[in-house]
Amino acid sequence: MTLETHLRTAGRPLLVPYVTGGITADWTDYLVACQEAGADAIEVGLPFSDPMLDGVTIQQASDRALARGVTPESILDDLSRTTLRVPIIVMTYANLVLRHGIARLAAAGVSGLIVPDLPLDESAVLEAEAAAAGVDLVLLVAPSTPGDRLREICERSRGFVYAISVMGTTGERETLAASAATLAARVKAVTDRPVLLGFGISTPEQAAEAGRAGDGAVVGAALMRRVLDGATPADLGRAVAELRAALDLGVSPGTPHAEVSGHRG
Ligand SMILES: O=P(O)(O)OC[C@@H](O)[C@@H](O)c1c[nH]c2ccccc12
Repeated sequence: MTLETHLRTAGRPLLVPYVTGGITADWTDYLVACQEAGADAIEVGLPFSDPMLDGVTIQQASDRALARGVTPESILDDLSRTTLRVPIIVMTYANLVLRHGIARLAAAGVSGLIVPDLPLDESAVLEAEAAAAGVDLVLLVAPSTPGDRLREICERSRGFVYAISVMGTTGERETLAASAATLAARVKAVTDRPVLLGFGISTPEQAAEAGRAGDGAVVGAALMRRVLDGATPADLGRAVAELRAALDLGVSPGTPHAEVSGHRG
């Protein structure tokens, strides 16, 4: 099943936790924990020394993995040895994917790919390679993306459309930016592909909001901060389960009932 089919048939708001590949020796246990806690897919970051779109937390997670001596190869080997039901989406900067090639990802069982620094005008070759390898190449839109370009990205994206909720870098934020709902609505107006909001979604409340505005949330920094602070796979699973519960309810489990009315079922 392709990533897109998997997400389209999930029948619930989508939750995609992000895990930095190789962050600990037993890092694939975090993937299993995310799956068991209700993830619909998992984004795995290949650590990169110059991650221009990443805030401090994801950068620290990358540095931790690189300090352990991991490489894209070692991470893909680990993935090949791990059996998961949920699709794996690899996030990597253009430089690395150009060097290692998409066929290697497919061989490791990867079903989606995000290359955030790939300019749309240069992505046609990679889109063709990904399609040939059976990997969904997920394209990104941001609040600054003009309308005609947004429409083109939605047409060319596979798997889902990654909507960057706020201009800037990855990382936890106090509230979900107003730009998130506006962007999700712009995307939903031009495509029926799933739209996932990412960047700055840290709490169950914010995840529920992302599920109401779009089709779900990608959550990275809030989870990697816990891992950097020593969270075990079971601890991470509990955090993911809270996000899952909030998305399913359309609100945070702690929200008083009066605020529930009007939420999308
Ligand atoms: O960390 P946040 O703010 O929860 O956002 C998700 C994000 O970490 C993950 O999708 C991601 C990590 N690195 C990226 C680089 C570009 C785009 C997306 C990403």
